[in-house]
Amino acid sequence: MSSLIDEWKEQLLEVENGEGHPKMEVRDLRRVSDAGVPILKGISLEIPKGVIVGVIGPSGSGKSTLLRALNRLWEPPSASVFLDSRDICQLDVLSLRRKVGMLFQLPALFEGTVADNVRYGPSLSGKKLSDVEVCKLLMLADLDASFLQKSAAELSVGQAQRVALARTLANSPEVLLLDEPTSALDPISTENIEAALLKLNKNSGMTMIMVSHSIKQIQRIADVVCLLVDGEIVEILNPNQLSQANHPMAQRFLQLTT
Ligand SMILES: Nc1ncnc2c1ncn2[C@@H]1O[C@H](COP(=O)(O)OP(=O)(O)OP(=O)(O)O)[C@@H](O)[C@H]1O
Repeated sequence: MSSLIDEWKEQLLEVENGEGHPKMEVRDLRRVSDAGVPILKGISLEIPKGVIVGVIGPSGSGKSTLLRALNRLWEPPSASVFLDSRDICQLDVLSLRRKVGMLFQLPALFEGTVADNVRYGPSLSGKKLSDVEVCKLLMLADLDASFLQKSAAELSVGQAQRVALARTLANSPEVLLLDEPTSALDPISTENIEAALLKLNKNSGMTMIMVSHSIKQIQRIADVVCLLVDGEIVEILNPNQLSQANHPMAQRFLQLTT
């Protein structure tokens, strides 16, 4: 049976043979700080539909900057990030962010009820979700109907992160960006979020790109792992064969974090 990384390579081959296109593509993405320090040094990556990509690397290696470029929280140079073969800089930024949703380390919910939060995104385009629709979204994020009218301010961090996930899902994203989404959560909440993400990926083929400092989490979730060191992707690895990394910094990083 072929390994996950072989499957990913097969999907990439289909892309290269013209039988499909990557869901997202990053081409020679560069960023230099105002002080002239390179932050991203020419990142290139093709992400097939339905794949979960894990991004790991030392602190300051550019993981969040890369993620933020994918939905223009940081504005990338034109023709360096593509969604369905379209330069994201040419897309309306709000519709891009509906298609490419993001979940942050700490959930930032609005005042009001859980339902108010989940309804927010669709309300921007004049759509009011029914209670049943909100409940379905809550269930996708592993919350039940009893949360509907709860005040967002009264939730635990783990519950709030699941509401933030439901709120993101309300926009029906095709790609989900996850920036250390469980780093502030206890192990049970982490398990719940991971289970919800895996179910979403399995049932709807949602493409995901997840930054995490937890190698074990990446091994539980990701199909492939990109190792970012000093603004460069130095390795693309099978999550179960991380010890095979060749780059010396990669080996050291992995020794210290596994
Ligand atoms: N807005 C900014 N202006 C200037 N430099 C920035 C900006 N944002 C990030 N940087 C710098 O870019 C580098 C990469 O930062 P980034 O947050 O992407 O790293 P990271 O790998 O996500 O780190 P961590 O694991 O600590 O979250 C760092 O040196 C950071 O100081």
